[in-house]
Amino acid sequence: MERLPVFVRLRPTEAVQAVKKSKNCVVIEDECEFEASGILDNASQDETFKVVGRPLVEATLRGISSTLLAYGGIGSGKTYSLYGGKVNHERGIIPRALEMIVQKMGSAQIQVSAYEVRSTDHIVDLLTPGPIDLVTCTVGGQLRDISSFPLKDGQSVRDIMKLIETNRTINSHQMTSITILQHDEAAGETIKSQLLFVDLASAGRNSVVSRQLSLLEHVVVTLGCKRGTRVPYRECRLTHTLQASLSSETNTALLCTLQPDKKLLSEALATIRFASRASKMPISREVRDRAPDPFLKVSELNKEIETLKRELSVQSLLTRGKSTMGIEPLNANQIAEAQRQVEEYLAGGQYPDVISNRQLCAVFTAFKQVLAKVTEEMKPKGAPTPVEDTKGNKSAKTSTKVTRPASRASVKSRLSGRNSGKNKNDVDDKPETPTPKSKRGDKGKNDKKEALDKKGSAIKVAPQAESTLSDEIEKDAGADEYPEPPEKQVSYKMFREGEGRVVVRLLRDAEIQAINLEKVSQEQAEIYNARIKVRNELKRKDRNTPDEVLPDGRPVITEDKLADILKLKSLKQELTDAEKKFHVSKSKAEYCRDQARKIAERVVIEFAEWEKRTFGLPATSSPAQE
Ligand SMILES: Nc1ncnc2c1ncn2[C@@H]1O[C@H](COP(=O)(O)OP(=O)(O)OP(=O)(O)O)[C@@H](O)[C@H]1O
Repeated sequence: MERLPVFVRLRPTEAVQAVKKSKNCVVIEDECEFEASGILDNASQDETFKVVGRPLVEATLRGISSTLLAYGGIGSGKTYSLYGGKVNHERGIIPRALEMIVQKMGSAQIQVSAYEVRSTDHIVDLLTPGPIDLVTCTVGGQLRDISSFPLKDGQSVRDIMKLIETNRTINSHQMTSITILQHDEAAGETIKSQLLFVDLASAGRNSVVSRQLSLLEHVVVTLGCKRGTRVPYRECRLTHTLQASLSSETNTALLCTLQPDKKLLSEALATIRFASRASKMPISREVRDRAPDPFLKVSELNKEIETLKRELSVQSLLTRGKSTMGIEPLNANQIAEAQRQVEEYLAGGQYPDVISNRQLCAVFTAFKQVLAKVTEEMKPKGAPTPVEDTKGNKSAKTSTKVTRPASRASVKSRLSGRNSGKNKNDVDDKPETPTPKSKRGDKGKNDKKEALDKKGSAIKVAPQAESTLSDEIEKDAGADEYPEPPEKQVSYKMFREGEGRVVVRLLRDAEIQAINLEKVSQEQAEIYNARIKVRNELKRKDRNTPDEVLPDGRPVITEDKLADILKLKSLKQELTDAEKKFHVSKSKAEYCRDQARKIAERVVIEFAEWEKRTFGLPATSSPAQE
């Protein structure tokens, strides 16, 4: 396992110096205090980038997430090294890194975000100023809803740098994060890598910053200890946000900036102490992070489209009569029209005109009826006729339907509308004399075939004089008696799997959505209650701790107490947020439950109508309602 590389940059000074460079050693008061990976003495911004920044950019472009931490005393040059000075050649490591990425990015997608952890322990977005929430996930603290800007060209580099420059504040730790998504053709996967620059506030700025930095030092020291030692990442937001970047699976480097002045010796010593402790931290230059597969993303988006479509149909269903979505049940005329179009198509015409799901169902039903009819007609007579229920199951029950036997040729001719072998002029309008079914033999069949063949040509010459296939189907249907109604549960199953499947599916989806949202609302309530508990404990602790006072009567605020006060302050905001989230999720769940109720009512109505149409029953309630 490799150890953290530490670079030391000495700020040029005219004053008497206590710190010097000797090869790769930082020499303080003539004694080698620390051996660094590189020392930048009197180095230009360009040189500093080449030594410190470029290797990290190159690693990130190879798919290895990398981090650069800048640590040092007040005015020692951290910000100057990372962001740069006022003129072009003084550009710091960050703008140079962004420029290098723009040059080399190819087809990769780059997003930049920036934020700062303030001494109040709040996290603020630097590109779209505003507070950001920190949530805990498996890899550490994750920032929720942080804004990110795409990196496209030199102009976007300048825009991003300007935004950061404008919004950052002193006394805060600033982070600039560059996320690179690139497709690895050979492996057929997307590689995600992140380059993070951390400009740590100076230790001497204030007591809270000092505390945050000593917690960071504690984390760094623990990381350098034996594997398995618990690392106290969650002691403050600074270390919590850096957890993923400091873990041994990233490629991290440290830049320590020093002012060599004799007068600032204690600051230099503190910086070198941090450098020396951090240099024991393990790092990895190999781990590559696989981003979610873009194809999976596409399938997720497709699922979302399906959900949105279903939501749209719910809307359409609920605004019955006002919508143009066409998910209303078709009326008798529309069904007849679908059947007419199917006949026309089978006779060599255009495809049926379908614009809605319901029409599609009607067209398929018409096809099914024609197919059933043809199959029926081709069956040898005398055999029991299987009856098909709406589910497609066949029983050996004899059909109550009045069947008209016909030969294959005659049926074909009827469907195609063509005269099978006969001349167009051989029209015979003479009505057929009906033959009793039981007495028909082969001769009767042939007679029938002939009669139907003639009928086929008659339709062509004088269609208005003859009944169409749809008329016959309708007539047949009219001749049917209503089938025996099955048990309510069975008929509902038929409805659910047939005509009612869309609305029943909508009901099921709406219920699932309502249950999920109710779960979310429950979780939000738990989060809120947990925060309340913490707040109450802090308040109780505060009440039970007697205030220390100075002899002149002024109260003393200890570091512990200050930390509690800050915690209470941030809890107050968290409580407001948690309460807001709870109310939002609760009203979403209620709305969804209400929608599900409305759809359930629609299911009841549609089932009753279907039952009435199918079995000639009076409208009743559905098992769904029961
Ligand atoms: N290597 C350097 N070469 C030239 N000027 C430098 C160098 N380092 C720092 N400076 C100058 O010193 C000043 C202070 O530096 P800088 O703002 O980077 O300090 P800092 O370490 O970020 O301190 P703080 O955290 O207190 O803001 C800047 O105005 C910068 O111009």
